[in-house]
Amino acid sequence: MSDDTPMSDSSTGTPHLLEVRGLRRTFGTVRAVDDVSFTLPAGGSLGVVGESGSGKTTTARIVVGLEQADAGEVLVRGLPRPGRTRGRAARLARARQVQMVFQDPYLSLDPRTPVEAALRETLALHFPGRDHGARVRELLDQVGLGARAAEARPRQLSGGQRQRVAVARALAVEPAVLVLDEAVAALDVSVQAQILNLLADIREETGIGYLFITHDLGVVRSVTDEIVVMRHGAVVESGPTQEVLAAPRHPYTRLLLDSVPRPGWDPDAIAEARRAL
Ligand SMILES: Nc1ncnc2c1ncn2[C@@H]1O[C@H](COP(=O)(O)OP(=O)(O)OP(=O)(O)O)[C@@H](O)[C@H]1O
Repeated sequence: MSDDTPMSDSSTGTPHLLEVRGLRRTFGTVRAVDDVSFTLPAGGSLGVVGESGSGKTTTARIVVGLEQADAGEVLVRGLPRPGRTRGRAARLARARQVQMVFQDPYLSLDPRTPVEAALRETLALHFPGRDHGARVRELLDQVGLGARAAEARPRQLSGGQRQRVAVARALAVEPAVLVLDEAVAALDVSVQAQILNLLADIREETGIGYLFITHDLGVVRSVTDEIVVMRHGAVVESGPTQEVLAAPRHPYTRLLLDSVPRPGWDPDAIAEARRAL
């Protein structure tokens, strides 16, 4: 196989849902993303973890297309994801490859548009000329929102409900991959758990792939199969989530694990270990 051949799932021969190869992005003198590669198989869930500033969000923004890479490429189902696209049809096709859910859904929702109307707008844009009533109900049902929430405007909803709306709107487009950037970080722990359960159910039902960007190893543990650990823009360790978390090989991963607050946690010892890295 040449270097240019998309990698595929060796068991089925089908291309990976998402493949990121050799991404690089520099801001001034900062190497925000430094030769990052990973793959996401069909229906898989991959966690990208690291501390603040490790390059997770820049990687996610490049995958989604909100940021340009200096080098490297992103493939969806084996096809290179186009850079800047011209024309409405190409832009919509590109949006259907990858959708993103942000930490603060409020910023991505139009405050004046009720939930149901927002979903109808998205569906009309992507699938014109159809009646979307049944699909809207299906989406609301899929994210566990009732009739009252459907008629509400975003500001009338709780943080968890808004995040459900953001997920429903992303799913409306039927994307191959959903990128979730700290998508549950702003929610209370119990609401976090509800949204994570919901996302797990949706993945099982639809076969959608997730790219979870998070600093929270608890989130990674509960919803990802594979993990990529980033530090200073580079991948320092990757592998099956359970294996990496149970027996981290890289000192930085060990440090991240030790930084998770728990009984006996000693911040001074962590700070000292960090200086020694
Ligand atoms: N638009 C930009 N201009 C200049 N520097 C940037 C820009 N975006 C990111 N950076 C820098 O690139 C590095 C990686 O940032 P990035 O946001 O990708 O990390 P992160 O791991 O997602 O952190 P956080 O969790 O805080 O968002 C940081 O040093 C950041 O300051």
